[in-house]
Amino acid sequence: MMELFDLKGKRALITGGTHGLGMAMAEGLGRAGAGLVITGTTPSKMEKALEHYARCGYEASGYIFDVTDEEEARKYISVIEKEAGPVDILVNNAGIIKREMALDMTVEDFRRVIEVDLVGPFIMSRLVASGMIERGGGKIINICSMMSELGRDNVSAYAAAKGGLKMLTRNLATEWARYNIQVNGIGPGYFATSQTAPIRVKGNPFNDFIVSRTPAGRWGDPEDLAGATVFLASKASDFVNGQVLYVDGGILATIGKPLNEP
Ligand SMILES: NC(=O)c1ccc[n+]([C@@H]2O[C@H](COP(=O)([O-])OP(=O)(O)OC[C@H]3O[C@@H](n4cnc5c(N)ncnc54)[C@H](O)[C@@H]3O)[C@@H](O)[C@H]2O)c1
Ligand SMILES: O=C(O)[C@H](O)[C@@H](O)[C@H](O)[C@H](O)CO
Repeated sequence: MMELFDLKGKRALITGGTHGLGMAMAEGLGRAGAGLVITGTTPSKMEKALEHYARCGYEASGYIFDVTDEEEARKYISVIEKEAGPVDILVNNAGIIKREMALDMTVEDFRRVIEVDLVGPFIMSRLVASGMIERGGGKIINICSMMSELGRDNVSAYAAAKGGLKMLTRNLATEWARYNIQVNGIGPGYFATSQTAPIRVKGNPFNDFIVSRTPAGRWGDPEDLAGATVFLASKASDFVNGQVLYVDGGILATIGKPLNEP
């Protein structure tokens, strides 16, 4: 039974894997036996992350590049495939957010979020897919969001990008199923990471709102994502394609409850 989830002999490339959700998903894949290739943007964080992966006993290598720069990404994918080996699993995790009301957000900021959160996965998926096609298949996992389904104040660019990423997932699944590539998404709810640190402070009403809006009654722990990641990276999901698996403590299942209800 467990061989369905066994990733021994597989190699996973996780963008933005130096900390946060990317690191937690990489650790899950490592625990299931996959070799890890992580990308990042900050050399000091990369150094710390590689030490951490080595301490945990995972085979891991790291590369610093910007996923929005197609030429740079192409160069690095070919270096990665030569140095580390072919990529069987791609996790498009790198992402940014800008919190500003639409009327105040600059077009430049809007474009940058779309570039990193939507164009980046498009660039990375195509570059990695060509090798997957030659080798007979692969797995691509796009990290979506509650904002793939819902709006809220301040996050128009992010919601547009993550909603787009959900549809990119479905479209690539459609085009690449014929090559035995499964393209799926994970939609994390609200998780405690550096991205949410500014809204997770005690006393900020948004902090209490998230806890009360989440049926599980808490922020997600990055480790909560490991199981979904291993599932979508493994043989167990070979006939699952174009889906977004929401790991959200139940947020999308409910309309919420009145403030005065316990
Ligand atoms: N934290 C949450 O609650 C939450 C919920 C849903 C979805 N997400 C998504 O999960 C992913 C990871 O989030 P996190 O909370 O760990 O965020 P984070 O800010 O801690 O990490 C983001 C990572 O993306 C990398 N990155 C950013 N821009 C890049 C670029 N141009 N090129 C290459 N790498 C780049 C960073 O180096 C970093 O490693 C993001 O896509 C985020 O939108 C987060
Ligand atoms: O300001 C926000 O609403 C949050 O930062 C997010 O958008 C979350 O990080 C996440 O993506 C929800 O799933």
